Amino acid sequence: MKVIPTEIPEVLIIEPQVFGDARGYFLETWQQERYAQAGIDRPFVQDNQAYSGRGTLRGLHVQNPYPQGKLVQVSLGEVFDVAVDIRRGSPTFGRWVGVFLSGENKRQLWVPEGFLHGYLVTSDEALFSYKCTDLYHPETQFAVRWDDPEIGIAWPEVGPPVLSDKDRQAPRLRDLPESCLPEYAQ
Ligand SMILES: Cc1cn([C@H]2C[C@H](O)[C@@H](COP(=O)(O)OP(=O)(O)O[C@H]3O[C@@H](C)C(=O)[C@@H](O)[C@H]3O)O2)c(=O)[nH]c1=O
Repeated sequence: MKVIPTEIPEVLIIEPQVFGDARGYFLETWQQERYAQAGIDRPFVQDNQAYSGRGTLRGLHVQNPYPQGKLVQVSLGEVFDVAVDIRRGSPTFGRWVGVFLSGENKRQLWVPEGFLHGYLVTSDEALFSYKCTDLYHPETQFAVRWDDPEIGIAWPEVGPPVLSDKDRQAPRLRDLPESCLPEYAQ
């Protein structure tokens, strides 16, 4: 597999090795030793899958406490996937990384603990799955608006996004109490 660094050192793009033949293809979506060597060495404790239609935007979400590192990928369709560093004291605080993930390119994004995460579906439909390093704790989950001007994510143009009520009402990052923000640990 190929590990591609991004502008935020802890955020990684992974390109698994794909074995194609007359039947289709095969790939390993996670393998403990190899991903640990790439720096993704926390144990995963939950796997999730979400199906969405074009223009659906889920996010931006984070849990604190119980921060979740997420290894995310798309099996069918395409999304623009985003990680935003909101770790208090981080040298890259407020910066974001955005990557197209698709059933075609089979790329994965490693979204570390302490990052906001969100994605926009840019195909007719998308099947999105991810592994998490902590369990879902809804009482500790926070949402930040997808179009927070201070974060300034350059989302692809697909028209007005389809949002959950929670995400539509989400505050800006600057309006969250500082105590909500995860700590930066070197
Ligand atoms: C995330 C999650 C949701 N649920 C339930 C709660 C709710 O009834 C339903 C839909 O939940 P949500 O609206 O929060 O789903 P969604 O907006 O897809 O939430 C996800 O968004 C992306 C961007 C992430 O990064 C994830 O960590 C998660 O926050 O599923 C679980 O049971 N377990 C889970 O781990």
